[in-house]
Amino acid sequence: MRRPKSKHIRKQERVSEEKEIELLNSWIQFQPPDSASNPMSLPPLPKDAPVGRLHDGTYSRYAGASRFHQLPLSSKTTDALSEAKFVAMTDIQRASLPHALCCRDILGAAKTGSGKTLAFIIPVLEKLYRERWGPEDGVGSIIISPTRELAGQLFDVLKIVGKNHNFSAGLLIGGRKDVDVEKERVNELNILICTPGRLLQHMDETPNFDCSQMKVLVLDEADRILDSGFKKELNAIISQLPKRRQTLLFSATQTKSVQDLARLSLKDPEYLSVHEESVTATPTMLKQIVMLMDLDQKLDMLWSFIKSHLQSKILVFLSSCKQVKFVFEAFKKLHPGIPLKCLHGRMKQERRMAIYSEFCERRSVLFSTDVAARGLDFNKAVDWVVQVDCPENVASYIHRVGRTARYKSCGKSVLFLLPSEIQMLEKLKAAKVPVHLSKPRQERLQPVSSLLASLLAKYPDMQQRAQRAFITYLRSVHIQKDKDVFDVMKLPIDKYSVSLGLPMTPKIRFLNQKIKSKAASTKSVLVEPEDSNKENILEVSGKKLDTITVEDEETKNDLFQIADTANEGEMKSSEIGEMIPATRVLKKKKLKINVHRPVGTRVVFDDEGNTLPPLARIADTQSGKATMLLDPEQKAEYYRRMRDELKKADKEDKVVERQRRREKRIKQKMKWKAEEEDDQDDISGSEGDEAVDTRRHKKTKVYFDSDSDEGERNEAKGNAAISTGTVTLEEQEALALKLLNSMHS
Ligand SMILES: Nc1ncnc2c1ncn2[C@@H]1O[C@H](COP(=O)(O)OP(=O)(O)OP(=O)(O)O)[C@@H](O)[C@H]1O
Repeated sequence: MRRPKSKHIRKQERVSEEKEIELLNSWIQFQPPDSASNPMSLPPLPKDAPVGRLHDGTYSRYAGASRFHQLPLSSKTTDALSEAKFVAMTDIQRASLPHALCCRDILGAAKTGSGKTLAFIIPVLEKLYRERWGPEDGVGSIIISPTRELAGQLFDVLKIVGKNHNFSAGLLIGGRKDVDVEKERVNELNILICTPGRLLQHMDETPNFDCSQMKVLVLDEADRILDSGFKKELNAIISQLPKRRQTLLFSATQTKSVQDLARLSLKDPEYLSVHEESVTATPTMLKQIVMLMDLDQKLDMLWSFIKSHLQSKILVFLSSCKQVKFVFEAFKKLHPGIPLKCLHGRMKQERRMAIYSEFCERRSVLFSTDVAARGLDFNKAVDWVVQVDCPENVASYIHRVGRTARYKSCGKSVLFLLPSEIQMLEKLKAAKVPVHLSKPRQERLQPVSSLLASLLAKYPDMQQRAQRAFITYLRSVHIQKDKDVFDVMKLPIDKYSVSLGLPMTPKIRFLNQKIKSKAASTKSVLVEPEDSNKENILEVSGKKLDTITVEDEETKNDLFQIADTANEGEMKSSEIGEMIPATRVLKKKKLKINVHRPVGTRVVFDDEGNTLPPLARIADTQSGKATMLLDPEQKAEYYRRMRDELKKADKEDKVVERQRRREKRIKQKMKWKAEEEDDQDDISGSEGDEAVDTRRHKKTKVYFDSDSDEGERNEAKGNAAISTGTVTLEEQEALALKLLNSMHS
């Protein structure tokens, strides 16, 4: 146990801190970098140049510093940095730290894995230190991250760099059970690292929660936090923060939207995009492959890829939680020979954190949604990033592949691209993302569909998982905004269903309308544009794509075949055929056979052996006088009565039947709606899990989002629709009774 410091020592420390702060303030003010300048353009200070206050009473220049010790930083920070072996600064640190230290707002953009975290953690610590912030001052800085795992990672970095400071810090993220403990302590914390949802929860619920004096706001992955997924939460948060503050925004794909920045009321922000001039938008040590294949080949390819990279650490991205669950469960049952893990927004927080740490430590395959796409710095390098499903845009691609080749290490990535998504190549190229184009080596593929089919036959729950995966994938394509790239009508739906091992193509309700309207124009769509595709399927918009050929041995022996300009044109016509939009063959609806229906008609004979109409027998048994049938008048009267009775019964039956059908319809609609909401959450929930939480809670009324009330109202409305739109419970019971009676009679 550490002994408490004596009063005398504490006083000494305070005096020396005060002196240091005075020196730091003078140093910072002495020669601040020019506004709108990039310190990277200045000649770097020599390694052994004198720093701090110089003999002549002036101070050394810190704009243009290339090492941490050349910056006006407290000894507490510099000591921790050098202990953690952070000596030389990365480009974004060199560019932004001098501006950030003199309290300017920053919009920092730099490639993935280039050290942006330290570029905002250091200014936060230094600002609070120079302000002499103490426990009694409450919240001094808020750092917001879009995902819980990333928030956890930032917290770890803060603990390393801030270990000599006396600030208290807290990690406030959703999914943790100890929210009440948090509420008791949150007012004592100086630095909050949080996800938007949890921060807002504290703002709304924690008594006396006060951030009105806070000094520095940081948005990591700023473009993501500023996008529509977090809009409501962020606006609510910003409205409770003081206008006079320093704001630092960082991302590998920075927002330049004036509207976004206006929301944050930035003051003359310094825009520091250090890799804007760079030839590529992705790390130089990253080798990127795009593999063209059909939708039904994806799982074969993924399986073969895993089987042939058993010694690697592989991160696999899929577009929805349900796909992640299905592929993970199915592959796990097939025992590929490497540990498999999965990560998605629907998992319990403890499990998520455990998976994240395990993947940091061991070689394995991690199947994930976009929840792992941004910011995560897996401890031991990820060897491969595999994007099984096309990312929603170029920014998303850049963040996903950025999980490998971090800082100075190498990495590889492969994107499985459908012929219908070929426009993505053009977009990557326009965004300076260099990719090597390739095709699967058919002879090396290990088909997995038949294995999946027997798995699905053996485990009925797997069949359901596969169906949900199938539907959510199609829905994810359907709802994508970029229609140049994503067109669900171009997908070979039936083939895809078979590739998942499904015995038949599940119904896709949201596509029915589309298919119907498409059916009208099918002919024109199905007519193959004769020459255009055959000539060169890799030509997009009449312009040939620049592709790079890879020559290294490893890739040559791999599952890929790098397409060079010569064999691009040699793609077989069968492959070209796959590019033609497929339409779904609508199956004929099976007739329903009522097993309770009487099998034949009973034939009744009279005493002479003549056949009588069926009713004659009934009339006979009911009246007890067979002779009655012989009287034509009585017979007519009898038939009239019977007709009336039947008509009446028929009318009643119709009411009951109508009612039954209406109820069924309502039930079905509610089920579809629930499923739709479920799928929607599943897809859009992949990246910003905090935003998903809010949506998901709509269904079950949760406190912190203003949406939740709305959700409750909606739920109540839903119930009201059942009771007012149709009949009351008593009426329903009476009708059911009638229905039963009529069945028995
Ligand atoms: N000055 C430095 N010296 C040595 N290593 C560094 C330095 N700065 C950062 N790193 C290391 O580089 C790696 C990537 O840093 P960081 O996670 O901050 O990248 P990033 O730019 O935030 O990436 P992303 O855009 O993916 O969020 C980390 O492992 C970090 O420890």
